[in-house]
Amino acid sequence: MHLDHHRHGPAAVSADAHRPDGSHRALRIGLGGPVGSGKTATVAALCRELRAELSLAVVTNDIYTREDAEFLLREAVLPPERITAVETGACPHTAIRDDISANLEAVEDLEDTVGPLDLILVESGGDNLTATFSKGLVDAQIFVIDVAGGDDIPRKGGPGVTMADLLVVNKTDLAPHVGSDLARMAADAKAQRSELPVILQSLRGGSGVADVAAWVRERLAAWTA
Ligand SMILES: Nc1nc2c(ncn2[C@@H]2O[C@H](COP(=O)(O)OP(=O)(O)OP(=O)(O)O)[C@@H](O)[C@H]2O)c(=O)[nH]1
Repeated sequence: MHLDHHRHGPAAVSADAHRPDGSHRALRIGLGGPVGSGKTATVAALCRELRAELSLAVVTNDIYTREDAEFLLREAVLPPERITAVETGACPHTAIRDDISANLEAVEDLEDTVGPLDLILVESGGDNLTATFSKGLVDAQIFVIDVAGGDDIPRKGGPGVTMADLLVVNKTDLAPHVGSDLARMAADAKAQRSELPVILQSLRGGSGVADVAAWVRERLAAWTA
């Protein structure tokens, strides 16, 4: 098993910031998290927030389908040539952590065909709490959980919750309906993550997305500095 993340913790961007022709490559941000937590919806919201100011593209990962990419295409969050689907054919974490070749090919193809790009969002297929991205694939990662998945998830930890560069707790609008204690989730997340940021988000209610977009802008500023 590849344990890189566990040893080195979050941070910093990988060294190869340049393409073979010397130009600066796009910042790659991975979005992972349990099935149905709101990864695709977060990608869509980020595209809407950032597309006017940045050149961006998306790679989605599904096991046997292209459903996430098809959703993004239907929603027209970006022109179709900026959205690529990888069919993983196996556990989603394999394609983002162990054999990242299909995803690397997808991001490089996007840069070749629609580049230059500022940002590529790589969405993992829904997985469990242990799924994280290889640092050879992305420069930073966002882990998306949701309040309906149980308010004990932050307390349970796992590398996504504890080490991701940003933890998003999504669907806060559902908390009263599913009996989740948001304050407890936020406190548990903070205890697990020390100084690493946590954002509470409701895509239904429209809150938190601007903060996630601001975090992406900060990463990008650091990447291109
Ligand atoms: N109430 C509520 N529903 C949400 C929110 N965000 C996403 N959803 C809904 O949750 C469902 C799953 O969202 P997706 O974005 O498809 O989740 P995902 O993590 O990409 O799912 P997989 O790719 O299947 O793992 C959809 O029906 C969304 O409309 C939110 O903030 N509040």
